[in-house]
Amino acid sequence: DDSLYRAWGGKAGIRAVMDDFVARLPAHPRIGRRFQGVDAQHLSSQLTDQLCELAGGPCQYNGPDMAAAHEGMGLKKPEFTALVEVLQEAMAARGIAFSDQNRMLARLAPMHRDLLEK
Ligand code: HEM
Repeated sequence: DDSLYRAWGGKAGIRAVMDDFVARLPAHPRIGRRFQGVDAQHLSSQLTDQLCELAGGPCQYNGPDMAAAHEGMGLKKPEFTALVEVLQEAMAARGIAFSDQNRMLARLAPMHRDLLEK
């Protein structure tokens, strides 16, 4: 079922949201420091593949799994919440319908188990 993929405007639509999202992160008061010096183009590209796959699109995420990608960061739940808020800003700015925002967030939410500090 690729209905969520299509609702987001395909891969180009997802990439536009991810570019916006990644550009916002370094300025965030609480989690911005995490993204200082991070390669924004790489991160946006990896996130695009990941969300495209999650949305049922014809993509495959080939990067490290979520535990490995965030290993050693010691991430806590409030940081996850802050990141989701930034994503909500980017989705709204790019005109993703609220219901389609929430369908994507529901697919991302379970990942907190893998990437937060145990
Ligand atoms: C649903 C939540 C999240 C998803 C889907 C996600 C996904 C990803 C992906 C796909 C990468 C790229 C991995 C690679 O190619 O090397 C990445 C890297 C990264 N993530 Fe996350 N992430 C999430 C939450 C967070 C949170 C809460 C933080 C911190 C507040 C965070 C901080 C980072 C940083 C700093 C990098 C870059 C590491 C580097 O390149 O040096 N992530 N994330």
